[in-house]
Amino acid sequence: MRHDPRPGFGDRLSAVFTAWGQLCVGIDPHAALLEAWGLPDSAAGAREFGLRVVEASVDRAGIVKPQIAFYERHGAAGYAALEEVLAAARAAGLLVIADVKRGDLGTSVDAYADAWLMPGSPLEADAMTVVAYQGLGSLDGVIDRAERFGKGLFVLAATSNPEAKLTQTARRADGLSVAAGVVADVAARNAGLSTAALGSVGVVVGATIALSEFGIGTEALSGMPVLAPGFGHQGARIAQLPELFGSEAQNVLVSASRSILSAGPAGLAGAIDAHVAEVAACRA
Ligand SMILES: O=C(O)c1cc(=O)[nH]c(=O)n1[C@@H]1O[C@H](COP(=O)(O)O)[C@@H](O)[C@H]1O
Repeated sequence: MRHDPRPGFGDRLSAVFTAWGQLCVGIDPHAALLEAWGLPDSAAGAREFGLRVVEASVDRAGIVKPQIAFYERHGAAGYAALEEVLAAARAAGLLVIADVKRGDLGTSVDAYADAWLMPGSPLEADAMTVVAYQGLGSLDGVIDRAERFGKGLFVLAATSNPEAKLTQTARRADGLSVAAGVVADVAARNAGLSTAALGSVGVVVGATIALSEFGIGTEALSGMPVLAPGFGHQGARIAQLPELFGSEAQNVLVSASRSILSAGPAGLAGAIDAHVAEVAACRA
């Protein structure tokens, strides 16, 4: 029998849902937001921005998702700033999803998992976003590491951007749409790996899309965490959560960045509270 003292990501996520609800606060220090917040468009500005979002999220929400591109655009200094933001968020007990959307093959993609998921890594997070364009099997080493380290993965399935539809609704050789195929492959991997109610490998499904148009029935999402960006700035309303995800709405991370961050540093806490309340209201 397998003995694993490290709680799986699915278990930790379930506990966070119970304690804090399903809101995931994006940390996206866009240049325009930095300016609106009165911060410089620099690594120092992105650091300050990230730390303020972390501070405002503590005791209000349970999950944050830094978008790594907004740190990477500042080069090595941006990465140093990001390390501080990640460490502060994790030290405060927030569940941290590194939005890195990484995908590659073999030992190269394994190295990304070491960077973002390995305990003690300078960039350690609790989960990362990944891309399975090369087939979910290309992520075998990443999935193994996630299980071993007690971490989570979110595999892009049906993304929130309108340009994605042409590719993600295309049919694979087995007849499933590309998006539905990713969901089916993830379900198969979770079944083989996890005994928890909620698996540690999840998917990304945009809240802006109609699942049926992508060939995905809501029941296909059963038992897996679903990271759903697209609420707020991209047009989806939180009140639509039940209609979008049906009985699987309980496993959805309601992800919002600009609709919270545009409140500015003074309005940030209130915006997080309002989003948390809105999610809770439609789950009641
Ligand atoms: O993986 C993601 O988080 C993601 C997937 C997706 O399909 N669409 C999407 O917008 N995102 C990310 O979610 C965030 C959305 O930000 P807002 O539109 O400002 O709420 C950005 O960091 C995006 O990179």
